[in-house]
Order: sequence, then structure tokens, then C-alpha cells
Amino acid sequence: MGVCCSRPPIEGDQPQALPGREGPGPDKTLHTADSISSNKSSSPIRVKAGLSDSPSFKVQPGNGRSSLFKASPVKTTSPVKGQSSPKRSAKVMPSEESESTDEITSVPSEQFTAAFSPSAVKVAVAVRPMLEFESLKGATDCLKLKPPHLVTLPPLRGGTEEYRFEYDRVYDMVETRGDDALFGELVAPLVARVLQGFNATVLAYGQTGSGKTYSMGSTADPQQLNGRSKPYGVIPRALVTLFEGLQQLQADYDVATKVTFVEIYQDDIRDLLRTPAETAAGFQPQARMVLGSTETLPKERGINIRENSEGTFLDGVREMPVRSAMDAMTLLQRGNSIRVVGAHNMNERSSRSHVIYTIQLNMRKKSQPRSSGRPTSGPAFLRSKLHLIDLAGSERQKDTGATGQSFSEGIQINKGLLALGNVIGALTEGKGRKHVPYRDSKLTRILQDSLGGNSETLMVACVTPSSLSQEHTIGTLRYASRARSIKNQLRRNDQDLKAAMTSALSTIHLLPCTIQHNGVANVNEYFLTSHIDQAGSNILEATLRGRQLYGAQLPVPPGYECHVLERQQQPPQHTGEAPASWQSTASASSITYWKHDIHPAKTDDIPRCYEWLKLSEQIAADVPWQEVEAAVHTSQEPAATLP
Ligand SMILES: Nc1ncnc2c1ncn2[C@@H]1O[C@H](COP(=O)(O)OP(=O)(O)OP(=O)(O)O)[C@@H](O)[C@H]1O
Repeated sequence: MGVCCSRPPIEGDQPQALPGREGPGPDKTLHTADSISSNKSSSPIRVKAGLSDSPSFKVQPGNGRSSLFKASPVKTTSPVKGQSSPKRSAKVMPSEESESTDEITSVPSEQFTAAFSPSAVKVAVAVRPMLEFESLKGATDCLKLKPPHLVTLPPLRGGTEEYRFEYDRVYDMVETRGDDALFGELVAPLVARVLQGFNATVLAYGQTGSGKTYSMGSTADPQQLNGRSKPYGVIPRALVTLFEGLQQLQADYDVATKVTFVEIYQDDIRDLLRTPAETAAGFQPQARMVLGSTETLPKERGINIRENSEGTFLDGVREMPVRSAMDAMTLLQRGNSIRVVGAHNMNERSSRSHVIYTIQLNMRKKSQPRSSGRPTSGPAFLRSKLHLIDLAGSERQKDTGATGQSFSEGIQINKGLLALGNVIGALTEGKGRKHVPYRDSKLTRILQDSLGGNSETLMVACVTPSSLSQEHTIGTLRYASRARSIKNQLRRNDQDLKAAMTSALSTIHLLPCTIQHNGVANVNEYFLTSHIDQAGSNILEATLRGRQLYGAQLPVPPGYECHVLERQQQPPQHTGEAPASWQSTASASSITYWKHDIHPAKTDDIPRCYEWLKLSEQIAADVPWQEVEAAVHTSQEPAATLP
């Protein structure tokens, strides 16, 4: 097995000849593939080779043109107006304004190509129907909705003033009308943005039992997608719309789509895409894997939250390639089957963890687009993420009656939500306050980009109409109201290769380098590593026989994929030859660039570092053996040895 790395064809790109080294030669750097997710869970992944014996490069020909893409139009129904369910719930007053939402078209992408643009967090309120257990307890409906923006509640005991809140949208979630309107008006436009290379987040917040999981469709059955009617819930509908959009895009772009799915349970991040065997063995996918290691990957390595120039990401989480909404839904279902849930007085299937389902797109302009007669402008690389988040519900012990394990889970849930509230508070406190306490919990660290960072964000505040929960509902509505003042800084992720290298170089130039040696070692001789937490920079420290190395983590640039390849020998055919092919057994989302003496020259190591990245047309696609061989012969560095 080896790590196969090459670069994608980009317009005007030249093979990296690495001329005129000013700094150290190839013997003074190491590149290691990080955050590797295995495509083969059952067999251990073994990686061979350092710089000298493994890299292979595949440079695809072609210098073609392609056009700007457009997200596919999404048909939606009109918003709910002036109607309430006989069965339900909140009273709905006639709409103050009517907006046509019949067709959602993508926003012209040119508007967003340059710097960051401010984007306020949007908030929708979703009111679920009254449930039987609430009616039986004598609850009355205490919410009045005045679509599209207002919700009012009567005064609380002893008070005289009614409560009035204004949001981007308010929805009565009775039957499917609320779902249609929520999706069409607020979620579908976000999906369109994701297809244009912007990050987006949909976050469901609210009291326990208020309908977050239901509204998000987190537990939806994938078979819904085969039915005649539209699937219910934000996640299934977003996936369907996303893949419809991708189908259009694929005329001009190669797209790789990956899913990650984690839960935060008692401030511990767990991978929900681990296999049943791994679950049984208490296994978490490895935190990172190093190129050159010849050892079986360690088990039980945690998932770490890391930052790079593109924002926060989860290192060590399993990334699963998906090619359809059905694939993505199947993973959602698989993850949900191991999510921690429990019963209490307010919900017989209460989520005891926050879950974050993320779909990542990597889009690379095709060298030979299938569409014709379209303009030739448009970014070469785009990458984006859609986070779909179903938070655990805030809860009060007197309502839930939770005891024992469930009680302590409730405390942890509230703690995480409090930290989230503090972040929202800090972000909306006006100009004086500088510190935003993202680091107070894993939830807030993961949400750093979604709240105050590079993401277009929608919070769906879920509430019950029950008068028995009115006080708690007012709390939720206040929380959500505050979130509306958060201003994110949105930027299209259309960085080209040159820009990626330049920003990586500036990071590397800051690194201290303290040791010298003459060659490339088996990387497993270097490690244990430890993370040095320095303001804003992601620096790792490693030791080689008592000497110090410093490394910087670099994201795999847009449009690239980094794979660990295993050579597959096939049965001899009638020619008598046994052909071989390379198959991806693991992929990495970042690599670590190790340095140990002097600063690299611009023409030196970083370009070569990127040479190590393997672009595949589609994740996990086989790489023909001949191509790997040919690339090795043209690009491989001479072997170097340790002193
Ligand atoms: N729009 C809706 N129509 C009908 N029933 C609903 C709706 N929304 C929620 N429910 C019902 O309300 C109950 C609680 O919903 P759900 O589990 O989604 O709440 P939750 O906010 O995710 O709770 P928790 O935080 O405890 O996990 C479920 O029985 C669900 O079926």
C-alpha cells in the first residue's frame, strides 16, 4: 500500500519542477496525511513509505472550459396563511405580507466572489401541534402566530404585558404545510448557496419535546425518498434538493460529496458513522494517521476539533463518500440508530446528545465540460459544507422528572446550551466585548463558524403551544431572538491552488525550526506528537530521537483529495499478466508539513507538499496502476536516508 498523491489539472497549471531551491532540500521535510478516514473498516490500514518511496502522481491532461453553474430551481408551496389546524395549537393570524416563494433560483454567484460579506443569522420559529399528553394535563394553547414574522404570548402569572417576538419567519408545523413553507422559504435558499460554494448551517434549538428532531427529519426513513409524496423534514428535503442541484452541476464540475455525522454526548464527541463492529469494540476512528507509518493504526483515538485557515473541522472523524440523497439518508439512519436517546415525562424518545450531520462538497471545474455555449468564467475550485444540527433539548427536572443517568445527562445538555447562550450573548453584546467563549464547550467550538464565522446560518427555534410550558417557551424565544443579531462573515470558498499555497506558506514561515538531519525517516520514528495551542495557529510538535520537529497542518486544497492507496493484484488474465490497480483505502482532509531547520523557499516544499495530494474524479475511484507508475517515474524525488 502507499499514499498516492497527485494534483488535479487546473487551467494554466504546470507540473511542479521545484527549481532553484533556496532553503532545505527534500531531505528536510516530511509530509504526513492526517485525519484519515478509512474506507475499509474491517482491515487495519497500513501505510508504507516516506517521501522517497511512495508518492505517485497523476496529472490529468486537459485545459478545458466550463461555465458558471446554477442551482436547480426548487418548487415550493406558498407559506401558511391565516389557517390553523382544528387539532392544533397556536392561533394563526392573517399574514402581514405575502412573498412569492414559488421558485427559488440561485443567487448570482459573482456577487460573492470577493471578500467576506456580512450575513445575519436567520431565525424561524416552528410551533408543533399540541400533543395528547399535554391536553390531558389541561394545557391550553398559549401562542398566537401572526405570519410571517410575529408570535405573541399572554402575560405570565401576575404580569400585565403580553410577550411579543419578531422573527424572520414563524411557522405552524401542523401537517406538512409548515414544513413546506420552512423548507421553501428558508432552507432551500441555503442549499442553493451551498451549491455555489458557501457554507451553511441549519440548527434546531428548543425545549425537550418541542419538535426539533421531527422538524429536522433526523430520524426519517430513507424509504421516504422512494414514495410519491415529498419527504418530511429539513434534512431529507435538503438532501434531495442538494443532489438535484448537483446533477445539474456535474455537467461542468467534478463533484465529490462526503458526509460526517457526530454526536456530542456529555461533552464527548462520538462518531455516528462508526461500524457496528467498531461500536461493539468501543472503537472510534483514528484521530490521525501518519504517512510512513508501518504500524497498525491505533484504536481508541479521539476526535479532535481543529482549526485551519478555512475554519474549524473535526480531525479523526469518519468521512463517508455519498453519491445520492439515498446514500446520505442511509448514513443518517445508520447514525441515528446509535445516537443516545432516552425517555422522560416530556418525550418518550428524547435525544440525549447534540448531533451534527455535515455534508461536504468539493467541486472542481471540468477540463471538458459537457455543457456547451455557456460562459467560461467561474471558479476552478469550490468547496462548501452544509451543517444540519439537531440539538438536545433544554430541560427542567421538574418537567421531565428525570433521575439518575437521565438527570445527569440533562445537566450536561443544559451546560452545553448555556455555553451556546453565552456565545450568542457575547456575539451580540455590542462592540465593547471582544472575547467570545467558543472554547467553553465542544458544541460551541464546533459551531464557531456557524455563529460569528463563515457560514450562512438558520436557527429553527422549536416550541410547543402548551400553556404548561409557557415560561420555558419564552426562554427559548428570547434565546432565539438574540441569535438574530449575530452577524456572520460569509465568503465563498473558491480559493484557487495558488492562493491555497500562499496562505500555507505564510503559516510555514512562522514556524520555528530547530533541528537538522539529512533525510527522510520512517515517520513512525518521529512520533509521539503533541499539539501546541498558539493563538490562531495550528502547530504540532514532534520528537525524533530526542530532537524537536515542528509541523503545520494544511488543509487539502479545494478540488484535491488525499488518499491512501492499496495495490490490488488481480487474477492473471489470458495474456498471462496479472494486472494491478490501486484502490483507495482511506482518505485524509489535511496533511501535516513537518520542518526542522530553516524556512522553506517558495518554490520548494509547499508545492511539493501539494504534489502529494491525490485528486480522484470521484472519491474512492480506482486509480489505474499504469497511471500511478507513470506518475512516479516523472515526479518522484530521489531517495534520501537518515544519518
Ligand atoms: N410537527 C409535528 N407534528 C406532529 N407531531 C410532532 C410534530 N413535531 C413533533 N411532534 C411530536 O412531538 C414529540 C416530540 O418531538 P421531538 O422528539 O422531535 O422533540 P425534540 O425537540 O427533538 O425533543 P428532545 O429534545 O427531547 O429530543 C414526538 O412525539 C413527535 O412525534
